[in-house]
Amino acid sequence: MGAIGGEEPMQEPGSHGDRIFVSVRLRPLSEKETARNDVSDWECINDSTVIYRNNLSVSERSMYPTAYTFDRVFGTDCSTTRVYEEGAKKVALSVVSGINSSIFAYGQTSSGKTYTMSGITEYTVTDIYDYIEKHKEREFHLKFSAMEIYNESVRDLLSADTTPLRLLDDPERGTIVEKLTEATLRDWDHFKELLSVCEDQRQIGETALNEASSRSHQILRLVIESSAREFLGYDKSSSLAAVVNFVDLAGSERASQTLSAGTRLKEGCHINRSLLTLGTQGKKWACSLPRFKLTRILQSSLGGNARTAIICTMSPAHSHVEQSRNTLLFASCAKEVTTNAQVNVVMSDKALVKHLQRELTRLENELRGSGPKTVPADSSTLVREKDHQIEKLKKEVSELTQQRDLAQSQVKDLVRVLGDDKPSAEDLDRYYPKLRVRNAWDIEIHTSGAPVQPVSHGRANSVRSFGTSQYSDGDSRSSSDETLFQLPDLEENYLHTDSSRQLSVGIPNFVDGNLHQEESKERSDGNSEDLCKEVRCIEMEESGTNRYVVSNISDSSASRYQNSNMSSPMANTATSGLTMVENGDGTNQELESPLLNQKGFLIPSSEQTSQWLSEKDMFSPSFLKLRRTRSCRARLMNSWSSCWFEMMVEKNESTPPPIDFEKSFTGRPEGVQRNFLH
Ligand SMILES: Nc1ncnc2c1ncn2[C@@H]1O[C@H](COP(=O)(O)OP(=O)(O)OP(=O)(O)O)[C@@H](O)[C@H]1O
Repeated sequence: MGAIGGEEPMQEPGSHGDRIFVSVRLRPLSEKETARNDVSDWECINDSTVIYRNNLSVSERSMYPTAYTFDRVFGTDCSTTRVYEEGAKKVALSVVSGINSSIFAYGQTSSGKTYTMSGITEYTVTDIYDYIEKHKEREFHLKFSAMEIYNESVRDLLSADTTPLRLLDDPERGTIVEKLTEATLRDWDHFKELLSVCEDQRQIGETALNEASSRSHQILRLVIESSAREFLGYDKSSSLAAVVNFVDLAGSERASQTLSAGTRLKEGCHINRSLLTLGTQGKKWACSLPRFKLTRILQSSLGGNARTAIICTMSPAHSHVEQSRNTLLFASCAKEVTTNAQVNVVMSDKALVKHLQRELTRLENELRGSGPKTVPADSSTLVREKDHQIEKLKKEVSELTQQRDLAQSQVKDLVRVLGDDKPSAEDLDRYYPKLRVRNAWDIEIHTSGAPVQPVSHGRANSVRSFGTSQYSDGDSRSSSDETLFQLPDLEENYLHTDSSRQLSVGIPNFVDGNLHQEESKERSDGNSEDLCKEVRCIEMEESGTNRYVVSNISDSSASRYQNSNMSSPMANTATSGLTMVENGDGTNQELESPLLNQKGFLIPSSEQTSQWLSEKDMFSPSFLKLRRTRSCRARLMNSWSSCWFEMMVEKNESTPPPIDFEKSFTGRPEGVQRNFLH
């Protein structure tokens, strides 16, 4: 929450460890408000605290604070120059040092956003030109663009073409507005000319509170590139490039308050949704993908590489008390958002090429160092080497198959010799699926084959289940022909252990040893509470999908094994794909297991494997959610920040307008075709 009651120390804009600089501006009562004898409820008692003057009722006192503290507050008699100097200048002018910056105006309709922002934009550009004038040692290039977002459509305010613009996501540069006009600024006059074009182009409409209400979000953007003159043309020359955004947000008011209906009401919904997402996403930007164009375009200003200042404007009138409180709440939330501004150094093409060449050489050396000592001269040598390896592995496979067959027949003989009180040969076949299955690749990786461990009986009807991750790869490696049993000490472990009718199962990890280990560790490390949470998440979100995993995880609950002498499956969860139920009669019944061949060998057929858990599934969001307990928990923990925003949205949208007071919408003036870019 924001600072209420003045406990927090104030910060200078731009020098406060990248927290958003938040200020509040109170405008004077308007003529309309004075005419209807509205009274002023709010007062700035010092530079940082605004208080509610009226006496609160007993019930209100428990709900609302009377004093709100921000980085700066500006009273009704404050000039826009002062608001700029103390609330925006430092942040805005970061741009000349290569640091991105954004200035936002937020508040209900007619609270003074446009009034404040137009002043701040002009003062900033004046100061930028002053700075350029004083820094002749650098060469500056200024590019200006302007857009509005109206009902989730992005429009170019410097073009007469009203076709909505598309947003593209660039991994390096973030969200880009396709085909947005970018005018190279010649001088101050050129800038003023472009500003007036934007004003003409912007969507305005009349609401009950403001005859010329801006119904869209407007973003004016100035890109400043600069290079040191003395290095111009040399390799070591480098440029700074940064962007400053001036954002005049559409009114944040409730629909009922502006007596909106029809178009205005629809606008209101879009406006509110995008504004509230702005707040939510600013809070935990990394956790949620941007849903609205406003937040996509401005994402770097809300928790990214930018310095940001927000000026919240409000009317002091008693009739707007609810909206004013909402504005102050938004301002308080904004204070919690941190950004991570950095100087953006742009290298010259030559320097970039050199840098990339160096990087390439470094990576090549690294590869050589980490690979085999003798790097094959060409690809045919490499292919020959691989062929040789394959031949070797095939030979190993065939030798191991023979060993397996031999061991199998020895076991059968032994069973026969031991008589009828021992398990039959058919029984053995039944147990084979539970033996460790290995293929040649796995053998190569796991050189020390662990003996098959006997597992003591669990309680009747207890469920054993195993993770499925190793089946995520449906490639040829999982073909049954290449699948082998490893049978060390089988007779000893199986035949001489009276109670062990179950054998521990280890299935090779076909996916990724590291992932597998990490996940196993994560599971074993987690306490039972974590596991319970995980199960809850999965049951809520994943029912019907990945049944194997669900049963596996459910079964991992520590409590389930408390009174059982069966070893906890937590150690096994990531090693097998079988889910076994131990019936009361001591036999095992497979629940949801993958395909078994006649001998009971595990065959993750390509079709089934992909359907069951393909590699794609492994990395799908739903799978990751299942595997990573903490992501579920994080989702739960983060949800608080969006609560009030979403509640507000719902409230706003469900508020029916009492009367249709919508007045005619003037829209964008026809025929605005000024040739202003030259
Ligand atoms: N600080 C101020 N001092 C004097 N007049 C102001 C101040 N702030 C705003 N006004 C006046 O209040 C009226 C509404 O202001 P403005 O259009 O800037 O509001 P807004 O918040 O941008 O509204 P909307 O969201 O509907 O566009 C304008 O006539 C403006 O001149």
